[in-house]
Amino acid sequence: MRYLTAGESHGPQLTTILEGVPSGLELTSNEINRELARRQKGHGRGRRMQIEKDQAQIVSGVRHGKTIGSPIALVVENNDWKHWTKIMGIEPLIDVEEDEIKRKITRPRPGHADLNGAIKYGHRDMRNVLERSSARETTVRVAAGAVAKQLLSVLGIKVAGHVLEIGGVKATQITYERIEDLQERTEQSPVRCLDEEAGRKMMDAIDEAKQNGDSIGGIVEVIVEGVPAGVGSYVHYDRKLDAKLAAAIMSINAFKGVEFGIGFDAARNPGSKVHDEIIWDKETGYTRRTNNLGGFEGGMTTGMPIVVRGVMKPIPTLYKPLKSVDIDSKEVFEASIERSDSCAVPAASVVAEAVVAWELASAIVEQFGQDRIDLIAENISKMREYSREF
Ligand SMILES: Cc1cc2nc3c(=O)[nH]c(=O)nc-3n(C[C@H](O)[C@H](O)[C@H](O)COP(=O)(O)O)c2cc1C
Ligand SMILES: C=C(O[C@@H]1CC(C(=O)O)=C[C@@H](OP(=O)(O)O)[C@H]1O)C(=O)O
Repeated sequence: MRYLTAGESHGPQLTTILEGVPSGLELTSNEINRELARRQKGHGRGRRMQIEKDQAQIVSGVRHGKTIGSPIALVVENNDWKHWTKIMGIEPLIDVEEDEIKRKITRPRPGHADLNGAIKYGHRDMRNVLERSSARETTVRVAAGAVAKQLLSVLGIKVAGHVLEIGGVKATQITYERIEDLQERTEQSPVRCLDEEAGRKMMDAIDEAKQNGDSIGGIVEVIVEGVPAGVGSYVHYDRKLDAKLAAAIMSINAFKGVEFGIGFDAARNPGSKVHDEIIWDKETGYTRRTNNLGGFEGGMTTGMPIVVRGVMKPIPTLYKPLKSVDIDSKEVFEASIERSDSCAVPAASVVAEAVVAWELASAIVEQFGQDRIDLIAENISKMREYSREF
């Protein structure tokens, strides 16, 4: 499966086309809209989220609530577009006041895509860069992820994301019985954190950063349960599923690092403390005594939960300005801005779930039969039985 997205942050709409989603999968806009609403929440978001009420329209690939194997096209309108019709006009400009639309952006923000994007594509107006580099695009990635999650859920695979850290405040009470509890409890938290006390401190940290005109980042974690062993492959670099998941997480705007299981701590421990001992019993087949490697060995799933984390840097647009250089005048300036998120880590945890779900669903569809969800389900269940007795 693959997908493309199109759309500018303040343009009329965002679009995604999903290719290769098998036929027979039950799908309505409800499943997608639920995920879109989750992405919009979270303490620390700016005013834009009050303007938008993201709703996906399924415009192809589904009939009477089921996928038919054709490309699925999803559209999400930008409510904010109505305020930007002149500045973001698509047709050539006629009879428009100069200063209404010609207010070029010539002052690049440190940490955003503005300057490099302008140099690369030759734009003297950096709006042409920021419109597309904006994380507004993650809306339709979450829509694509919602379809992938729907597919995975039919196969008994559950995906949950949560926030581990914001602005240096770490969650420590992160135990949960079942993945459903994790999902439910994070929904109750304004920062999508399992640890209530840490969650309150995270909110304070966000408020403080906002008051200071600053921004903060953090760490999110995605857990996937119910994946059979052997998804992905060791035989070629581009078939290693952990590598694909790492790329997917890194592709989220502002993400700067990825780790699986104990991740970078593996460098600080001997092999005897890192590798997960293998056990077998009749009921469950092969499992591991621990899950330090986060569900992967040799680019393939082990059957243990996938545990992947990503680190998000602080939002680049700051009310407290950093110095930069105007590309027209070459003068040093201190950026002034109209609006921005001060922290989007909770929203990013929903995006992380979506991109992980998509990569995993793609790998499963590729490996277990491409065209029909019922056949994929049958093949997965045979694989589970086979590996239990292997
Ligand atoms: C959900 C989400 C919301 C974001 N909101 C903002 C924002 O309001 N202002 C901003 O400057 N950057 C925001 N970002 C980060 C930028 O999109 C990102 O830093 C930029 O695209 C440059 O890419 P890079 O940081 O990956 O290098 C957000 C990111 C995410 C995931
Ligand atoms: C619109 C979203 O996030 C936007 C991501 C973003 C950026 O630079 O990445 C900048 C802000 O855009 P604006 O200047 O319009 O407020 C965020 O609001 C969204 O998440 O749906």
